[in-house]
Amino acid sequence: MSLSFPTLSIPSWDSSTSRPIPQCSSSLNVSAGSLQVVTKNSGGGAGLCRRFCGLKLWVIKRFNLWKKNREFGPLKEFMTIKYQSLPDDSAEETKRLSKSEESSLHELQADPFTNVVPSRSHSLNHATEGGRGPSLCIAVIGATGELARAKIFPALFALYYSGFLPEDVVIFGYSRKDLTDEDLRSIIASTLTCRIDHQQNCGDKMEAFLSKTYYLNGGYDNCVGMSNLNARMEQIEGGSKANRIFYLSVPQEALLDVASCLADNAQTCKGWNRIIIEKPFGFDALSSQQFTKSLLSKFEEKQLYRIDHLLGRNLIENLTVLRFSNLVFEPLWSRTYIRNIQIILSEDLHSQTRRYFDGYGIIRDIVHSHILQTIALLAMEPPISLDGEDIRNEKVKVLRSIRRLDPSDVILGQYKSTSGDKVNLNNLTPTFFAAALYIDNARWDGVPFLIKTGLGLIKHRVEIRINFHNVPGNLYRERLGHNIDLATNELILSDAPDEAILVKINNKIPGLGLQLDASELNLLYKDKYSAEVPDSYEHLLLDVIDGDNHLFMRSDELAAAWNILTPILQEIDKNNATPELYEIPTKVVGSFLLGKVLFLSHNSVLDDEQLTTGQIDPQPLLSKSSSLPEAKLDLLHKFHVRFQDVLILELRRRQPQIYPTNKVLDHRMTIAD
Ligand SMILES: NC(=O)C1=CN([C@@H]2O[C@H](COP(=O)(O)OP(=O)(O)OC[C@H]3O[C@@H](n4cnc5c(N)ncnc54)[C@H](OP(=O)(O)O)[C@@H]3O)[C@@H](O)[C@H]2O)C=CC1
Ligand SMILES: O=C1O[C@H](COP(=O)(O)O)[C@@H](O)[C@H](O)[C@H]1O
Repeated sequence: MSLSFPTLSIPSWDSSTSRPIPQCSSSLNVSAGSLQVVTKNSGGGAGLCRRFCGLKLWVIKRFNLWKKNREFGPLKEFMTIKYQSLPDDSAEETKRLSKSEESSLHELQADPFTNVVPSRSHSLNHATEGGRGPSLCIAVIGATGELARAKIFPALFALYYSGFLPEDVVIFGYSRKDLTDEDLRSIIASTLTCRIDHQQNCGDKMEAFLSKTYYLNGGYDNCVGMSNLNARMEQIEGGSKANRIFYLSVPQEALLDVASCLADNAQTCKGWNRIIIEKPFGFDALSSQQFTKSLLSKFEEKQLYRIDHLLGRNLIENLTVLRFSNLVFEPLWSRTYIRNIQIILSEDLHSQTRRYFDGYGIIRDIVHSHILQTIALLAMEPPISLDGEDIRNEKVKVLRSIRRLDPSDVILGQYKSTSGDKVNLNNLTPTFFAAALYIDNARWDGVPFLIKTGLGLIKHRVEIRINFHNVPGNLYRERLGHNIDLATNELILSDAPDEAILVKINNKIPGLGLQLDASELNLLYKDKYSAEVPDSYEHLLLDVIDGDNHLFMRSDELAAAWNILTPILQEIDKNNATPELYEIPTKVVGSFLLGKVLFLSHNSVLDDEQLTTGQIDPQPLLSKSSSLPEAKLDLLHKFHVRFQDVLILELRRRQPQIYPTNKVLDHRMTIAD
C-alpha cells in the first residue's frame, strides 16, 4: 500500500561553516543617561554581535543600577533592573540574584485588604517606574491566519487589558496580503472580548490596544519583508532600548524561510529577540533534527520558544506546585507507593481545525509534546531551582529514560469520516491512541504510565490520575469488599470538564458499626476561586515576555521525545499498524477499541455471565481460541469495559511477574470513557 503522508521539505541553511551573520539594526545610538554607546553592525558573527550588545547592555544595566540606587534605594532599583532590556544572560543572572528581593517586594505589594499577593509581580508596566523601560515590539507573522485571529491577538489583548504589557508596546501583524492597518484592526476587533471582571473600561482599552497594532505586508520575499519590518520597528523604538518577540504563526512549509529572513534582517541589537514557534515541531526524528539544526544555525537555543498551548493550562503548572510545595505528596512520588499513572486527554468533537492533522495524526499532534511533556514534569527529579534551564535539565533526563514505545503496547484508532468533514483522513492517520509507557529509572521502574487520547470521544476530559498501591496488610481489608484493588488511594488532577483536585480515600461512614466508604476530598476550583482562568496562550505569552522557558521544549527534549515515538511511527509508515475505525461520537470508543483489538487479536471468548457480573478472569479469556462474536462485542461495549481493565489484562499476559493474575480484575478502579 502506498503512503500518502505529507513529507516536510526542510530547506536547510548552510550551517557547515560558521554561523550566519544576523543583521542587527544597522547602527545604534543608545543613550543611558550620560553614557553614549555607538556601535556599527559591520556584519560580524551573530555571537560577536550578541556578545557586544550583551556587554553594552550590561554596562548600561550597571550604570542604571548605580544611578537608581542613589535615587530610590536598592529594592526599587532591583525591580527596575529586572524589567529592563537585558541580554538574556544578564537577565538570567538578575533573575537568580533577585529572588529574595522579589519576595520582600511581593510582601510590600500585597493588597492590604485581602493580603493577596499579585501572582505576577512582573507586569511590564513596572518597567516604566522611575524612567522609560525598554519598548516591546511583538510581531505576529501570519497575522491573518486562523491561529492569530482566534488565539494570539485575543491573548495579547487580554494581557494588555490586565496590565501585563507595557503601555508603549507595539504589535505588528505581518503576512503577504495587501491590507492596511485599519483592515488588520477590524480583523482583530472582531475576535476581542473583555474580561468579565473589568467590563467598565473595556471599550477604551480595546481602542487603545488597536491603536498600537500595525500591519505590514511582507510581500513574497520574506527577506525584503523582514527588512521592512525591522525599519518600521526601529522607527517606533526611536533608538532606545527595545526588545522584540516574533510569533511565527505560519504554515510549517514557510517556517524556515521566515525564520531565516527574520534572523538576518529583523533582530534588534538593543535588547533581546525571542522567537515563538508553533507545533508540530517536525514530522519525525530526522526532519525535526534537520529543522532544529537549521534554526540553531541562526538563533541561540535560549531565543527559541516552542509553544504547545496545552502546556499553558493551570493543571500543568500546578503539577510541580503540588508536588514540590506539599509534604504529603513528594515522599510518595515513586514506584514504592504509586501503582500506575494515567493521562487522559479526550476531545468530545473531532476537531476539524488542524489543517495539518491529516498525515500527522494524534501521535505527532498531542502525544509528542503535550503528553510527553506532562509526563516529564510529573516524573522529573526535583530541579535545583525554578529556573527554566534547571527544569528543562530534569525534564530531558526523564524523556531520555522513557523506553522506546513498543508498537504492540499501542492501540490506534481512527474516527469514521462523515461527508461533512473538512479533513479527509488518510487511512493511516490515528485519531485515537492508547498505550503504556515505562520510565527506566530508579524512581519509576515498572510503573506503567497509561495514556489515552482521542478525538470524537463522548466527553471532553483532561485528567491525570495517580493510583497508589494497596495498604500492605490492611487491617480493614475485610471491610473493603472483595476487591481490595478498588480501595486504593488515588490523586486525581482534573482540568476538564471541571478544574479540580481530588484525593480518593477510605473513610468510615458515620454511625454505629464500622462501614467503610471510598470518598473524595474535593477541591473544585469553581467553588473555591472566583477569578477567571486566563487562556493558555496568555499564560505562555507572558512566560515568553518574562523569559521563563520551562514550559517550552528545548531542542534536546524535542529529540528525546521523537526517539520514544519513532518505533510506532515507523510501523504506521510501513503500514504495519493500521488504526481501527470507530464511529463518532462514541460513548465508549476507548473501551470498544481496546476490547475489540485486544480480545479479538487473542481469539478469546468472553462469557456472558462474566461480563454481566464483572467477574472477568483473564486466564480463560486469553486461552480460548474462538473469536468474539459481534453480539458479545456489543455487550462488551454496553458493559463499559474500561480502558485500564483491558490494558492491565494485556499487561498481565505479557508480564505476569509484574501483574500477577487475580481471580477478579481490578475492575472499577479506574477510568470510564
Ligand atoms: N490553527 C490552530 O489552532 C493551530 C495552529 N498551529 C500552527 O500554527 C501555524 C499557523 O496556523 P494557522 O493560523 O491555522 O494557519 P493559516 O493557514 O490559517 O494561516 C497562516 C498565516 O501565515 C501566512 N503565510 C502563509 N505563508 C506565508 C509565507 N510564506 N510567508 C509569510 N506568511 C505566510 C498567511 O497569510 P498570507 O497567505 O497572506 O501570507 C496566514 O496569515 C501553523 O504552523 C500550524 O501548524 C498549531 C496549533 C493549533
Ligand atoms: O493543540 C491542540 O489543541 C487542541 C485542543 O485545544 P483546546 O484549547 O481547544 O482544548 C486540539 O484539538 C488540537 O488537536 C491540538 O493541535
